[in-house]
Formats: sequence, structure tokens, C-alpha cells
Amino acid sequence: MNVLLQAGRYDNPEEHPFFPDNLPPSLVPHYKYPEVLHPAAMSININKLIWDMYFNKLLPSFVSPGDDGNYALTAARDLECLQAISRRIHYGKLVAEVKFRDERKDYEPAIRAQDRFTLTNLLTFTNVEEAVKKRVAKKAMTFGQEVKLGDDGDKGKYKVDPAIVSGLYADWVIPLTKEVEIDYLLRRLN
Ligand SMILES: O=C(O)C(=O)C[C@]1(C(=O)O)C=C[C@@H](O)C=C1
Repeated sequence: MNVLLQAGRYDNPEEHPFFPDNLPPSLVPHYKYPEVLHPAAMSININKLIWDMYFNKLLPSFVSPGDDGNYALTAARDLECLQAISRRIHYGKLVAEVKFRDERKDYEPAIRAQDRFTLTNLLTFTNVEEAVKKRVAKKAMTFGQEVKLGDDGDKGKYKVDPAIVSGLYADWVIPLTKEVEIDYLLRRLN
């Protein structure tokens, strides 16, 4: 993992460390990423919540208890999943910035009043959320198929139940993305 840190992983504003203290310095030349977000975005990192959700809610919902000894591979896959989920959720900063620029006159009074309720209403699009959940279920069906030659006996069997994956979005990924959007918007006029 150190090699990724030293290759400047956390210089990239789309990446958020799970353990931000004492990160080893990057050894690659500093890349000048475009400054799209308000600087307050840097202070938003909800990875503690994501870690808790992943280990305490998500994994127990579909992993069988037990010990198969595959510790290293399991840890590597967990890290990949955690980082992918974290990236997706923290994209909320970019989504919020676009929404703010598009509807500045609606967002500004709610931000000045630090009114979470109005901000939540402004940034919520139920039809988009429904489409995201359906698309995620479809992706889980497409990419989670057993690939076999001939015999179709496993048709309809998936590596992970698509309903669990779309439930993950409904219960955690979308709400936490909205949490990041709100945290960002509350600081947008600082
Ligand atoms: O696409 C958006 O507008 C987003 O804010 C992202 C997202 C999501 O997490 O998928 C979150 C809130 C909206 O209600 C719809 C979708």
C-alpha cells in the first residue's frame, strides 16, 4: 500500500485516506489537479462512517461466517471495495458543486441559514435515485453471472444477490453521498 501512497494517491482530490494521520510523503512530482471545488472540500472525509458501514452492516448481510484462511487476498479485496465505495460517496462534493452553480439563487439562502432540511430537499432527485438502484441491480446481474459453457443450470444464480447490491445503494451509498453533498454545501460560502 505504501507504494500507492508514495505514488501520490492522496494528492488526487478524488481520493480520501482511511487513516489520514502520518501518511508517508508522496515521491512523485506534484501534479496540478484542476481546482474545481471550494477549498473547504479538503476538510470533508467521512471514511470512518464508511468503514463502520462496510464491516458492521454490509459484510454481515451477505458473507457466510467462518474462516477460510485467505487473509491476505481478503484484506486486499476489502481495501479495493472500501476505496471504490469511498470514491463514489465523496464524488458528492463534485455533484454538489454542479448543483450549487446551476441553482445558486436557491442554494445560497439555505446555506446562509445552515438549513440542512432545505438543502436535502433541493439536492434530492427521487427519480434519479430509483434509476441508480435499478442500474446497480442490473450491473450486479450482468457482472455477477456464472460464466459456463453449455449447461444453463446456473441461470439466475449470481455471485452476490443483486437485491443486496441495490439495497447497499438505497440504504448506505446514496444517503452517505447526500451527507457529503450537504457537508460540502454548508461550507460552500465560507
Ligand atoms: O445524481 C445526483 O443528483 C446526486 O446527487 C447523486 C445521488 C446518488 O447518490 O446517486 C444522490 C442524491 C440524488 O437524490 C440522486 C442521486
